[in-house]
Order: sequence, then C-alpha cells, then structure tokens
Amino acid sequence: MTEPTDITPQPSATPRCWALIPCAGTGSRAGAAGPKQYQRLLGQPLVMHTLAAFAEVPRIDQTLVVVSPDDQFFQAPEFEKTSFLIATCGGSTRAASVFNGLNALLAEGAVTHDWVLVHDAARCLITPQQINQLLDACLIDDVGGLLALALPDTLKAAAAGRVAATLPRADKWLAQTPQMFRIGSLLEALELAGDAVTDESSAIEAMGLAPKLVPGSAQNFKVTYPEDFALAQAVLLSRGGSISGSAN
Ligand SMILES: Nc1ccn([C@@H]2O[C@H](COP(=O)(O)OP(=O)(O)OP(=O)(O)O)[C@@H](O)[C@H]2O)c(=O)n1
Ligand SMILES: C[C@](O)(CO)[C@H](O)COP(=O)(O)O
Repeated sequence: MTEPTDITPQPSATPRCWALIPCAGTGSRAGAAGPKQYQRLLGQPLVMHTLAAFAEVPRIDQTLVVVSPDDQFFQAPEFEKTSFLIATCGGSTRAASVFNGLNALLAEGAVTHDWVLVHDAARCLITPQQINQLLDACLIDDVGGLLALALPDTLKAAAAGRVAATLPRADKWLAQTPQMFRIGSLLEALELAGDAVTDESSAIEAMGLAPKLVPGSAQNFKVTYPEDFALAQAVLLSRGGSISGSAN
C-alpha cells in the first residue's frame, strides 16, 4: 500500500524576502499640500526614490506598497507596468497599515516563514547597500532586526521646557527602517501589540524578543518636517542625482 501524500504546505527551504512599504500616511507634520510621500524631489515623487533603492536589491523578491483605500496616485497610466505591487489597505495608524499589508503579502503567495523588510515610504534616502547590510545581518539571525543609529548627541530629559536631567546615552539608538522579521512572527506580534506601537521592533520586543541593531546612516532620516524636503533633495544631489520630469 502506498503512503498518503502529505499536502500540508511546508516552509520553503529558502525563505523569500519581501519588502513592505507603508505609504498611507497623511504627512501632517510636513506641512505640504498633499501627502509627503508624493511631493517631488529632483522631479520625482518622494516614494519613487524609496522604491528605486529596493528595486536594486536582487535578494528582495517582491515589493508591496500599502496606500490608503482612496489613494489614486498609483492608478496613473505610468504605473501600469511597474515591478512593485500596490495594496489599497492602508489603515488609520502605521501599525494598522503594516498589519494589513502583511495579510496582503500572504494573499500574494508569501508564507509565514518568509522574511519581510518593512520600510517607511518617507525614508527616501535608503540605499541598496544599507538594505543589503540589514539582509546580511538578519538572514542568519533567529529574531531579525532593524537599521538604527547610535545616539550622536548628549541626551536630555525635559520638564516644563527646562532640563530635568542629562541621561546616559551609551545604550541609546534611534530606530530607523527597514525593520526585518519573519512574516508570521510579525503578524502575531502586531496582533498582540495593537495600534499603539510605532515600529515593528516594538511589537517583537513585546513578545520578549531582542531584535538585532544594525548600524544605519544619519542620511536615512525620515522626511517628517517641512525643512526635511530640501535636506533630502540636497543629499540626492550629493549622490549625483539630477532633476528629472517636472520639478516641484
Ligand atoms: N496610517 C498610516 C500612517 C503612516 N503610514 C506611513 O508610515 C511611514 C512613517 O510614518 P510618519 O512619518 O509618521 O508618516 P505620517 O503619518 O504620514 O506623518 P505625520 O505623523 O506627520 O502625519 C510613512 O511612510 C507613512 O506614509 C502609513 O502607511 N499609514
Ligand atoms: C518606524 C519609524 O520610522 C522608526 O523610527 C517611526 O517610528 C515611524 O514614524 P512615526 O512618526 O512614529 O509614525
């Protein structure tokens, strides 16, 4: 008698790496006319600079951009033949957008054992080299990790607008993105953590795990305030970028 065939889905021998780009924020602190991720830097929408970096990393199998349900930006004809996927499942918080995006990845054929690199659309100065450094550090790690910057300045605690204390900073890091974890672990962690967490690492930490800190770059800042647009464009220019398309 022949053994029954086991049709239970098995984790693939080599897990795939997906990128998930939360792009559903309103950019309220940036003071622009519309969402900051679509403001032009060197003539290109900010998020296109972000996506260009991921497109240059062969180990990223597929990139999914999470936008708000009413977002029309990627419906323009020029995006008909793009290499990335769009999911209109953005939520009211970043955590909700990421959670919904992870489920969209599973619907696209990802499995829970695969890796996901979650990266803010608004961090448009990320480089393929930095993404590769995170991959190198985390693909051999049980938990995963994130790009982060060791605190470069003296750290003060405040009370009513005055210094209350100078804090030790040797163990302090600024969290950046990408943040890289197994899809299944991150889904479970976000489900437990809820909407309050502001990054993926916080959710994983709440499960009692210690993500790896991978040194990033000060240039990988998040465009957050009005003055950040000019700074980001200056960095792009310093890397040899030139104005293309219609400048803003
Ligand atoms: N509901 C949300 C909120 C944020 N984001 C995304 O998460 C990234 C980082 O968030 P942040 O800089 O806080 O963006 P905004 O929420 O857009 O900015 P603000 O807080 O100033 O309104 C951005 O790429 C943003 O588009 C998202 O996908 N869904
Ligand atoms: C995820 C993040 O980029 C880490 O620094 C950041 O927390 C997201 O920004 P937010 O303003 O906290 O939503």
